[in-house]
Amino acid sequence: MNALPQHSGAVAVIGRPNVGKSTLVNALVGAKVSITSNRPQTTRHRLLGIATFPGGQLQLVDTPGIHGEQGKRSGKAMNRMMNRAARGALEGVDAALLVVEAGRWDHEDGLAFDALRDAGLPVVLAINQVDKLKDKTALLPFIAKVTEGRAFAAVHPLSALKRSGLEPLVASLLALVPEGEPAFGEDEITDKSQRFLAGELVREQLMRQLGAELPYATTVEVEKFEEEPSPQAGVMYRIDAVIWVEREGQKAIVIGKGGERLRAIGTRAREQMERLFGAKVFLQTWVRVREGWSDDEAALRALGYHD
Ligand SMILES: Nc1nc2c(ncn2[C@@H]2O[C@H](COP(=O)(O)OP(=O)(O)OP(=O)(O)O)[C@@H](O)[C@H]2O)c(=O)[nH]1
Repeated sequence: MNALPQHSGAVAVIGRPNVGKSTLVNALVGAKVSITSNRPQTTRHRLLGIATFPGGQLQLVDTPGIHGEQGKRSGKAMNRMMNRAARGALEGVDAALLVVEAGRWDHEDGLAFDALRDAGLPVVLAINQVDKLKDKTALLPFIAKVTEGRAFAAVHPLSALKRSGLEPLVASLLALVPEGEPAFGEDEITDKSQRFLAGELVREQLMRQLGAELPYATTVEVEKFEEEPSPQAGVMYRIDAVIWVEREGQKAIVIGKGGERLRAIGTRAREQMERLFGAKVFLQTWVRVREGWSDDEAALRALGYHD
């Protein structure tokens, strides 16, 4: 018998690009449901990370980072869709988790707080990346500064990467969501299919292994996702993934000399899939050109993007 009263509810995870939202969602879920990289705007889709604790369940809505639409990459249809997906995440949630980087509070963070408060949501502040702070005494004045005139339901300094400071955060969030039985089973970790996650894990390697601007010109489509019984491993997956780029020159870069880069991307993505699915994976990858896909709403929808 479970003695603790159960709480269950949805929490929108909001913040600037690259502050560590996806890393935090993965740390709370205890598995890699959302891809991460050191490049801003890695997350392109809204995704639910389901985290179950003795006191209840949090359905964490990981969002693309909210960002201005004037920047170099930002006027495009994909960026507009990403911003809409982030804002749409506020519908139907019980609370918001605003993630910021320790020691850094920009105008955009203030705007995000205002939007959340105006939406009538209790806002918990996660001050992430405290492991990077050289001078820990800087934390208290930082907290004093950002909380002045802003009513946060709770403030938690933490490190998503090192998984430290997470327990008090979980307690605060559970207290803000309604009492009730978990909406999802204990072993469920996301609302996305394995097929979707497979594509994302290939895209994660593109974000991590390609230089500068190129990752933003690529996307991944899973053409085949088949499960078969395997005598050794229980089940095994056969996955065909197409990497879409915008120009022939980009195709050559993704493939690399003698196919080296594409092989490295495929190997690492396959290892990540095997870990997440707990099964053997056969992954095949191709690179194809589709001009202008990232600024074409119809092409984006065909490739699985939506807001
Ligand atoms: N040192 C340190 N790095 C972190 C921490 N949390 C996240 N990072 C790193 O910050 C980078 C961005 O993390 P993500 O989780 O992809 O950030 P995000 O906010 O989801 O980014 P977008 O997809 O742009 O919205 C990655 O390289 C992470 O490893 C942390 O607590 N400490």
